[in-house]
Amino acid sequence: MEPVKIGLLGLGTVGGGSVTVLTRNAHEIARRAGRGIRITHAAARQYEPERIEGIEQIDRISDDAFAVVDDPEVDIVIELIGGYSPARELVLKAIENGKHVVTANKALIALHGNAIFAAAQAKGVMVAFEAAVAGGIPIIKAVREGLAANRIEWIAGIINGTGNFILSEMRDKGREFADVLAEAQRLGYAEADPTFDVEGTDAAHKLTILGSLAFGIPLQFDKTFTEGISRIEPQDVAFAAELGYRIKHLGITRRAADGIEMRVHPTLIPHRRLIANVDGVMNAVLVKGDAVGPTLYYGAGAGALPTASAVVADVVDVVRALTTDPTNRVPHLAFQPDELTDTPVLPIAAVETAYYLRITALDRPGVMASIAGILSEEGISIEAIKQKEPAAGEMTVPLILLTHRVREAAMDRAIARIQASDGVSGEVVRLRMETLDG
Ligand SMILES: NC(=O)C1=CN([C@@H]2O[C@H](COP(=O)(O)OP(=O)(O)OC[C@H]3O[C@@H](n4cnc5c(N)ncnc54)[C@H](O)[C@@H]3O)[C@@H](O)[C@H]2O)C=CC1
Ligand SMILES: N[C@@H](CC=O)C(=O)O
Ligand code: NA
Repeated sequence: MEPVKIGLLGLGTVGGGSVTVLTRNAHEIARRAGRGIRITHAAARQYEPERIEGIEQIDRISDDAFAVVDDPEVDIVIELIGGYSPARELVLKAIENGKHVVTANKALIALHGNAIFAAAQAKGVMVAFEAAVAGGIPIIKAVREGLAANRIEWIAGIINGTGNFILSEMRDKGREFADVLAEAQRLGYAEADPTFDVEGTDAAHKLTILGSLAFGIPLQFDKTFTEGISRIEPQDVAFAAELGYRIKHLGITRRAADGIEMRVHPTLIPHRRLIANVDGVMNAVLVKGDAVGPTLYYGAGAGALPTASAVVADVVDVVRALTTDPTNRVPHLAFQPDELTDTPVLPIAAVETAYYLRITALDRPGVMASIAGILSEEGISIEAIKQKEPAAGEMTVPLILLTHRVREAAMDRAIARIQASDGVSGEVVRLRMETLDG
């Protein structure tokens, strides 16, 4: 089948990231979507081709965004230029031309989404905007699909990566506000107008969208209370910490008895809460549904590849929905049935992990050296050792070892040899250890 043809508007942080993800993962994405996906036409006023992996795959690039939305070859338009205008006109034109739209533009959706969705519905095309809220976290899909059975009670989230990055760096490293903001801009996290990040406008755009998704109300950005982080003083961060709280910039929307709360402001949160420990550019969104209870979603809220991850996932959704064969529209196992592969599942002996070992050793010289010798012969390196004092009247001591990563088969051999050795009594206790730091 012919690949789906994409028209891409904008080749900056997110546009460039989307080209890269579509290129790097082209095969995997096609296996999921059921069709190849190709960017045939792109427009950007400015871009740095040497910094965009995969840019050479695009057939045509100009600075004329309207030429892309008017291109009869294009099936899906991805809008990543940002701002209200001409993004609004471009998206409406794309819809009028019968094209599906994917956008990361929360400002556009929060202010003009009602009109855009009405136009899309009239024309029978899709508008997807997962990247517009909390970057790479699939929060829109979680609320709209995953929690569809619930009456949502409230949503509270850290939904601006730049602001959270600034607050974290100031608190942890004592850095200056302006210096951290400049770094967030260099890293591509900040909005074109960074006052949107620090004054809470960007978070309010996102909260407006979440409020509509949660409570089924039209988008109403102008009713969202908005207070930024620029007036948080270091002394308040310190006083809050003394009282057991962290200050986080939260967007909160809640169903109250007489209406819906919509508010963005710095908020004290008990420091033991998971969300109080979400730092840097990471975002986290807590959603409380009446049936499911509280659920938490965490991930990168800004940046080229994390945001592109959400953009491209939306494209895959649209491509699946375009599939005319209803039995193959949404694959049960995420990949299209005829795209499943027989990559082998590894037996546990072939798995690599680190280990905690507790060895019951006789309290006499040479035992530790012999254990270390066995581990070394099996290619296992030790990260830490702890030897406890023997309890009164006991002949044995617990010996605790942490190892670096090694194949389970080597550890099986080492444990068998350790258990058979003279100075060791009983079974070696083995727990597997993962740092889960990516
Ligand atoms: N940077 C991030 O981490 C995230 C950004 N977003 C949103 O994604 C969108 C894009 O943001 P970035 O990639 O950061 O912006 P950017 O400033 O890095 O890139 C914008 C691109 O659009 C082009 N452009 C602007 N106006 C144009 C016009 N009229 N015609 C043709 N090209 C035009 C620019 O030349 C540039 O290539 C925005 O709506 C932003 O809010 C959403 C989530 C995260
Ligand atoms: N400027 C935004 C980008 C993502 O939405 C942020 O910092 O969160
Ligand atoms: Na998202």
